[in-house]
Amino acid sequence: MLIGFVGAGRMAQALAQGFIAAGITKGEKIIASCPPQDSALLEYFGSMGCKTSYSNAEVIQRSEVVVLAVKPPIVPKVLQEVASIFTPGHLMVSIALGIPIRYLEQMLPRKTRVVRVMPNTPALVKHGASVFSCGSTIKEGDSDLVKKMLTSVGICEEVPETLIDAVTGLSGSGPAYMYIAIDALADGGVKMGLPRDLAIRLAAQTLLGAGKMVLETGRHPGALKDDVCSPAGSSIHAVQQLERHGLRTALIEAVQAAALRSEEAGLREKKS
Ligand SMILES: NC(=O)C1=CN([C@@H]2O[C@H](COP(=O)(O)OP(=O)(O)OC[C@H]3O[C@@H](n4cnc5c(N)ncnc54)[C@H](O)[C@@H]3O)[C@@H](O)[C@H]2O)C=CC1
Ligand SMILES: O=C(O)[C@@H]1CCC=N1
Repeated sequence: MLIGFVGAGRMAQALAQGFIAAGITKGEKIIASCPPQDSALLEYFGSMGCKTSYSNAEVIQRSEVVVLAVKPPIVPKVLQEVASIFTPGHLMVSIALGIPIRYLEQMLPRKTRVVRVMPNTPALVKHGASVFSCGSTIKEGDSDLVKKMLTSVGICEEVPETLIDAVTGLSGSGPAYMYIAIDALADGGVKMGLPRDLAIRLAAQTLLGAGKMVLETGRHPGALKDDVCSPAGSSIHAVQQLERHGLRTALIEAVQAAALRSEEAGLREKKS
C-alpha cells in the first residue's frame, strides 16, 4: 500500500513512524510533502527511508491512500491546488482539525472516497487512540483498511461524524493534558525529594499503568480509584486536595474547550 502524507508535521510523522514500526507498510512506500520552508520536516521522513517532495501533486499521484495532514486554514488552499488530481482510485484520509467530510467531498471530484480520522500522537509508539467516520462514496473494504491501519498503531473505532469534535477534545488533544499531569506529578515528587528523572519515569509509568488497568480489567475508574484509597491512608488525603482544586472540572472544561474549538475550526473553513 502506497501512503502519501500531504503535510509532514508532528501528526504525519507520528503516524508514518507508527505504521513502519507496526509493519503495516515500509518506509519506501511512504511519500510526504510540505513547502520548501519546512524542509527540515522532510528530512525526518527521509531518515525513515520515505520519499519526500515539495509537490503535493506528486504525493497524490504516487499514493493510494492520501493522508491530509495540514492545519485547517491550509486545507482549502491545498484542496484547490490538487483536487483535480484525485481519482476514484484514491482514498483520502483527512486528519485535519474540524474539517467536515461534507466540505472535503464538495471540494474533491465527485467520486473521491473520503474518510475523516481523529488520531493522536502516541500512534508513534503504537499506543494511539483514533476514531474515524466514512464519507458517502467509500467502497467496500475502505473502512476495514482504515481500521487496520489505525489499529496497528493503537486502538481505533468507527464513530458517527457528529462525535469527532468531542473525540478531538478528549483523545486528540488529550495527550497534551496528560503530559502536563506527568510534569506536575514529577514536580510534586521533586518537591518531596525525588531526583527529576526518577520522578518523571514514575509519573509516566503511573499514568500508563492506570490506563492499562481501566482498559484491561474493564472496571470503572471510580472503583479502581477506591482500591487505591485505603481508609485514613495517604491517597484519600491527596484525592481531597484534587477535588478542592477542581481537577475534575478542569479536565471536563479542557475537553469541552478543545471540542468547541474543533467545531469552530470546521465552521470557519466551510465559510472560506
Ligand atoms: N498534533 C496532533 O496531536 C494532532 C494533529 N491533528 C491535526 O493534524 C493536522 C496537522 O497537525 P500537526 O501535524 O500537528 O501540524 P504541524 O504544524 O506539525 O504540521 C503541518 C504540516 O503542514 C505543512 N504545510 C503547510 N502548508 C502546506 C501546504 N500548502 N502544502 C502541504 N503541506 C503544508 C507544514 O509544512 C507541516 O509539515 C492538523 O489539522 C491538526 O489539527 C490531529 C490529531 C492530533
Ligand atoms: O491542536 C490541534 O489542532 C490538534 C488537533 C488534536 C490535537 N492537536
